[in-house]
Amino acid sequence: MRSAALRVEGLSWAPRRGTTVLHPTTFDVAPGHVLGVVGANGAGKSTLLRILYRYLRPTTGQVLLDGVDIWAMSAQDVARSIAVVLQEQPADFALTVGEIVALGRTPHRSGLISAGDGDARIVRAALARLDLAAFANRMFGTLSGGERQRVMVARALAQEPRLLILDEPTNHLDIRHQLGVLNMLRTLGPTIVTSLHDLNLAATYTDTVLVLSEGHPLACGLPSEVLTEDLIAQTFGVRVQRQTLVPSGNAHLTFHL
Ligand SMILES: Nc1ncnc2c1ncn2[C@@H]1O[C@H](COP(=O)(O)OP(=O)(O)OP(=O)(O)O)[C@@H](O)[C@H]1O
Repeated sequence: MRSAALRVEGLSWAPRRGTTVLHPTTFDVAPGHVLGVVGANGAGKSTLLRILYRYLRPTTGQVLLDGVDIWAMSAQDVARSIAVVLQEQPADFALTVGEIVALGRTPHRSGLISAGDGDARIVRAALARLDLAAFANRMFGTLSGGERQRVMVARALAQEPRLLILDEPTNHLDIRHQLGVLNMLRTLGPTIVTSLHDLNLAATYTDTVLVLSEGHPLACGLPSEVLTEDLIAQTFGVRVQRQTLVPSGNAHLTFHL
């Protein structure tokens, strides 16, 4: 899968009337890398993501995908390049799982030409990757929350984006699927920006972590450098103990009030 270099330059956002929600934020994500955005409730994570998938126009600053401002791209080019998976999924789609995942191919079609063999193959592969092959003919509305979330990740993969934006991709998933989805996403190739509430998942599965606090970028860097006991205590208002696990060497954080 293709992946884009993402550069975010001086990005800020404020509603027309009201105080600034996101203060100027700058960072780079290398092609194929995973950026985790963490922060307490209301820190500005979803707002940042909404700007990255061009739902909100920034008040200041730019989002550059392989050097091109996303607001200078056509709507179709954006749809081909950027996929998004949000927390809340509508439950009332009158479509099967297979049909929803096939919607991911829409931006790649010209006119109303029906899906070719290539599209069908991509859809089957996306279903298989998310453990959903047996669900292809089920109505979406009959699925559990976690199954629905996996369908939305499969649809985003079928889109073959250069940039994949995920807002809390694991909040409905059981532990096996949390680890499975994050592991799989890392190996697939697109550049990924994901918000994560679970700091242990952020420590293990991201290349870079951005910490937001009340709309301010507090730190951005390697998880091992950013997710320190002091910074977590300051940002989340909890006491933290950090251990290094043997043999993986991964960090493990334990929290206390
Ligand atoms: N359109 C808007 N107008 C005014 N305030 C807004 C608007 N959108 C978001 N906000 C405010 O900006 C702040 C950040 O919201 P945002 O949804 O980005 O936070 P978040 O970090 O994703 O939070 P959570 O972890 O609770 O999902 C919140 O205080 C929210 O109420």
